[in-house]
Formats: sequence, C-alpha cells, structure tokens
Amino acid sequence: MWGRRRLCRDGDVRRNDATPPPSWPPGVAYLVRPRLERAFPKELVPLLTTNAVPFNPRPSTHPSSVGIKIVSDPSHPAHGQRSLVALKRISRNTLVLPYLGVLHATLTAAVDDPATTPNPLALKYMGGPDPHADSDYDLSLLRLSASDIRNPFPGTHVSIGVDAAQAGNAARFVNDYRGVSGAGANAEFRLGRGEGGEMRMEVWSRRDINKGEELLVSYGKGWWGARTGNSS
Ligand SMILES: C[S@@+](CC[C@H](N)C(=O)[O-])C[C@H]1O[C@@H](n2cnc3c(N)ncnc32)[C@H](O)[C@@H]1O
Repeated sequence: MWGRRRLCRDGDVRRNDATPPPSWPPGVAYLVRPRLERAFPKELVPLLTTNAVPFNPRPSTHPSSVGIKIVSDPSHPAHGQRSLVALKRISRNTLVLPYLGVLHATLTAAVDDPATTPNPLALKYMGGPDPHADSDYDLSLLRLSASDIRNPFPGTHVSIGVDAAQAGNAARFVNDYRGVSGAGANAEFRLGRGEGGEMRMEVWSRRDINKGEELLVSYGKGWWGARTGNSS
C-alpha cells in the first residue's frame, strides 16, 4: 500500500534523506525518493503507480556519472549558478538519474464545460494560490482532463507536478541548452517508472556525452514562454 510510512509528506521539507553530493546548496533538502506534498489528494495517489505494483518508491542514490558544478564560464547564461556535468563518459540513450522533488497536484474547475460542476470531493483541494506557479524547478508529470475516465474528480482538470525548488536531487541542476555556446541538448526529460512502479520524470542522454561535458536539456518553449511572455 501507498502510505505515509513510505512516502514522506513535506511537513519536514528541509530534512535530507541522505548525505547530499558535493556542491549541494544549503537550504535545499536532498532527496533519494520522491516526497509527497502535505495537501496531495489521496484520491490521486493510485494514478502514480500501476494497479499491479503498489506505490513504493525505492531509494535512488546519486550516480557516479554526474556531478554538480558551479558554472564558471562568463558567457554561459547560467554563469555563477550550478550545472550538471558528466564525470565519466555517458553512452547514448542512458538513464542518467530520476528527477526527484515534491509531488503536488493542482485542481482547476472545467470552465470550458459549464454544464459540468466540480466534484464536491475536489472542492477541499481547490482555491488558494498555487505555491509552485513561479517555481523554476517544477516539471509536469501528469495531466488529466475533466472528462478523463481515470480522473477521480470529474468536472475538474488535474495537473500533477514534481517541484524540486525546496527538495530534490542533482537532476534539479540540469540547465537548458539555449544560449550555451556550441551546444545543443545532449539530454532530455522522459517520463518513466521507478523500481517501485512509481511514475517519475527522468533525465536521459540523447547522444554519447564526454567526461567534462555539461548535460543540457530543452525545458521547452512553453517553459520559456511562461517566463518571457513569448512563446516563440
Ligand atoms: C532547473 S534550474 C537549473 C539549475 C540552476 N542553474 C541552478 O543553479 O539551480 C532552472 C534555472 O536555471 C537557469 N537556467 C538554466 N538554463 C538556462 C539557460 N539556457 N539560459 C538562462 N538561464 C538558464 C535559470 O535561472 C532557470 O530559472
């Protein structure tokens, strides 16, 4: 069974799961398994796993293939920030590490369908500001339309995300390729499942990555559009 024993809720968000890797920033909790936000609806928990496998995230320790490095190149757009760098050669199409963070859900009334009213069960999870709306470390994990047969809150759109702003692993330091000289995206986010069957985002190599190379993904036009007001 999914349980609070197994998946820590974020009341103690600053607590490290384990000793963080070198160059981990103070004030961010280091995770080795996903953490569930305190307000996460229990009705959505079964969506994060398969029917056959109970939700039981196993620890994923920091891989020896990557390290966290401060960006020292002044021409790099994230100069002075952290980055994720290969410490050894990584072959093409390799799972580098999962993207761990705090799992959270946003429920929104389906105003596009006025005939449908939000499920009363959903109302207790709705309203109030979204604390993840401005996070630079928030990835979308699963979206359900109001009419999706899997949606336990009919009449309500559901969006589940994983936010590593306050708690995460080294994957939170992967930068976007845009503006990094000579570089394209050599890695990408993929939806995957952990050994315990849990749905998660992962960082995969797209090509061979040499020792010393920075791992770079595309955050997507939508990510940048939301920050610059420009979707092109
Ligand atoms: C998920 S974090 C990546 C890790 C970040 N560099 C750090 O030290 O925590 C996303 C943030 O990194 C920076 N960033 C990543 N890629 C960038 C790029 N191509 N151009 C400008 N800023 C970038 C931006 O500040 C962005 O909000």
